[in-house]
Amino acid sequence: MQTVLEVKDVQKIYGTKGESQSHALKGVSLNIEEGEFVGIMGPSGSGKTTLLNVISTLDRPSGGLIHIAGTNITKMKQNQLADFRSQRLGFIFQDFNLLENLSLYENIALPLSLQGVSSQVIGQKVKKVAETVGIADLLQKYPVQVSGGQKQRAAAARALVHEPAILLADEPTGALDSKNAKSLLETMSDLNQNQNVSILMVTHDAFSASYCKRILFIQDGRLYKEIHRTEDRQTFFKQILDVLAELGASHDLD
Ligand SMILES: Nc1ncnc2c1ncn2[C@@H]1O[C@H](COP(=O)(O)OP(=O)(O)OP(=O)(O)O)[C@@H](O)[C@H]1O
Repeated sequence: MQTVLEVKDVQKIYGTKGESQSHALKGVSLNIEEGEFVGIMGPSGSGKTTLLNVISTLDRPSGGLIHIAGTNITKMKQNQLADFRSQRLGFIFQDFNLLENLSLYENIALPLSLQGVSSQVIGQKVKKVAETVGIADLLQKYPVQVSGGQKQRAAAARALVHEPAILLADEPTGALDSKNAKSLLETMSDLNQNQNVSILMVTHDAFSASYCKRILFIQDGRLYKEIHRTEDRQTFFKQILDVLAELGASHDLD
């Protein structure tokens, strides 16, 4: 099995010397193997977003190493990072980030259009991924014409159309009602199990996290604990709540 993500002793310090500094990551190490579905949880301010930002190449760590699909991203120049991001990573955000003036088809096609892929191949790939996430009949619609759940499916399709090494999701169900949230999580779970898509998802929500196979809890910039799903999802959900209670944080998770 290939390691898709290797994070080694990653540090992040915001601010420069002399100013008030914030040590957001204090030496985080983790590995994600191909085909894993991993959640990151932790109290507000524990460093989840910072960790996701340095993994997703949107921000640089102050120290440590990050390899994605064997490539050391911490050594890359800014223009190389932009190419790497668009070719090897897929993103799903809480607020969908679809372009309103493009149809769902055009939104999903974007990562391939930017890579100069032929329109015929784009057509085949967009159709296939749209079928996988259940929006094949909505491709000519614009974001404003579809529901939140359908928008997030389109965002998921856009994140997957170029077959990224890893799908990075930041609170993907945050703006969805419970029915659409469940349905999206089932789709993500299905993509993971049946298409071997590797997923890293940051969430504050124990229900969403219960769809993962493994959860890493961070507290105060450090890895606090890791739990694996060995039984059914309901049992895992209870285990997650137990760790959150243990963290003393279940009440102040935002
Ligand atoms: N741009 C920044 N400049 C300075 N400090 C920052 C910056 N971004 C985050 N921090 C600090 O780094 C720490 C970790 O923040 P981060 O946003 O990663 O936490 P989080 O776990 O994602 O929190 P939340 O669940 O509230 O989104 C916090 O103490 C925060 O105040």
